[in-house]
Amino acid sequence: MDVKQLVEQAIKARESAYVPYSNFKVGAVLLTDEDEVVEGCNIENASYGLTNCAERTAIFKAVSQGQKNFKAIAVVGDTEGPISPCGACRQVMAEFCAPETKVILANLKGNVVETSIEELLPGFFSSKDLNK
Ligand SMILES: O=c1ccn([C@H]2C[C@H](O)[C@@H](CO)O2)c(=O)[nH]1
Ligand SMILES: [Zn+2]
Repeated sequence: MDVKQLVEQAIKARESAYVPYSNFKVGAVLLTDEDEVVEGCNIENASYGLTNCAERTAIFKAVSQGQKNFKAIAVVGDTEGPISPCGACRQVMAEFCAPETKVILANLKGNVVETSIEELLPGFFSSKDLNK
């Protein structure tokens, strides 16, 4: 897996961001188990709270295409350090990222960190917790 290339693809995906309110573009890409890349960007709304972050756009796109197993997710924004996904995205990532899925967080200055969902959201709520 080429981390640098995934970050570059996320920077490209970022260009599609619809951000008339924050003017803060974010791009994300998923690398599926079949080595397909699925892009996402943040999509804002005049009703601000309906905004969909780049990470969730990419995940929802991939799942709607029948792909829900991922080797990696990369997220990029114009942040001081590597971007830090919001809580909602962390929980959605937890649903679809395996413990070994690489979570790559970056900014436009070349700062990159590789982490995992367990590190981003320790003890996340999961279907394993449901007594059925
Ligand atoms: O990891 C992040 C952090 C923020 N945003 C978006 C939401 C909103 O459109 C803008 C400012 O918060 O950035 C993302 O897409 N991903
Ligand atoms: Zn988010």
